[in-house]
Amino acid sequence: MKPLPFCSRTPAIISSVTCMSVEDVHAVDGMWFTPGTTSPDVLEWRVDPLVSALTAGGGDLGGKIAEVATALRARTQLPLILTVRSEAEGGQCAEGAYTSAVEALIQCAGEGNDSRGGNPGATGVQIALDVEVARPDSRALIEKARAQGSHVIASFHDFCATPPDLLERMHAMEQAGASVAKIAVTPTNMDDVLSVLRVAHRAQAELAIPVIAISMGRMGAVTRLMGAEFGSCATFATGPQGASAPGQYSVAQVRQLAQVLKP
Ligand SMILES: O=C1C[C@@](O)(C(=O)O)C[C@@H](O)[C@@H]1O
Repeated sequence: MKPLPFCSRTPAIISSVTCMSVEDVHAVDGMWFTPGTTSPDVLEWRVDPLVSALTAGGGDLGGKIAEVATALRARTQLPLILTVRSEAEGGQCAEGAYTSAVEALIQCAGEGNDSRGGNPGATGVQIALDVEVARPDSRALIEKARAQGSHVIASFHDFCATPPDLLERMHAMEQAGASVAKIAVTPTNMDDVLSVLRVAHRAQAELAIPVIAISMGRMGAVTRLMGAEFGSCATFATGPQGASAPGQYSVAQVRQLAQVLKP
């Protein structure tokens, strides 16, 4: 499977498209899709704001998502991450709709990637998926996505606190078959921020897969700029609709600092 363009030291910069309607997705300024100093290295399409609208009236959710994803891929060469974020983890996908929405993403990504080897299909644009691991069926979802040739970014979010077992959670992500392990949590003090940096550093040394560790909000914002120094392979910056989570900087700001810190 072609590796995702994530490496250590110079972080991959990911921006999220968080549109509330399909029309708005199609209307996103093309500059976000073209490599440059103010555009990201990887795009994340946050599908969750659209799940209820796309599900209304029935029909094939996977097909509807694929239609939009195909249009996005026609406009870019950047890798694309498809994400459904549940309400429980700070997104807009209702609890009961999460599994079927991720199944739809798996179908869409499987059709888009070359099923023979998980490499980008005809468009050359690779599709990866985000799967939340804090749910009973996450292992099955990850296995299914991997079997269909898609990379999976396993994720865990906490918008209230920084739990003490983050390293164990990241090991569990690897054991579940993820291609990348990601945590994004909320600090209540600077020790929590340090814990996230320490977890990034340990996880990068102990896991065989790339890791992303983010401390959200103003207090944790330093982890978005300097996380790569501690082992994070990527960072999220603001996208066309602004921040997809608290504490994000613009792509230009992150790129500038990465340039300053470049080994
Ligand atoms: O998992 C993440 C990380 C994130 O929550 C952040 O804190 O930047 C932003 C989300 O869009 C993305 O899916």
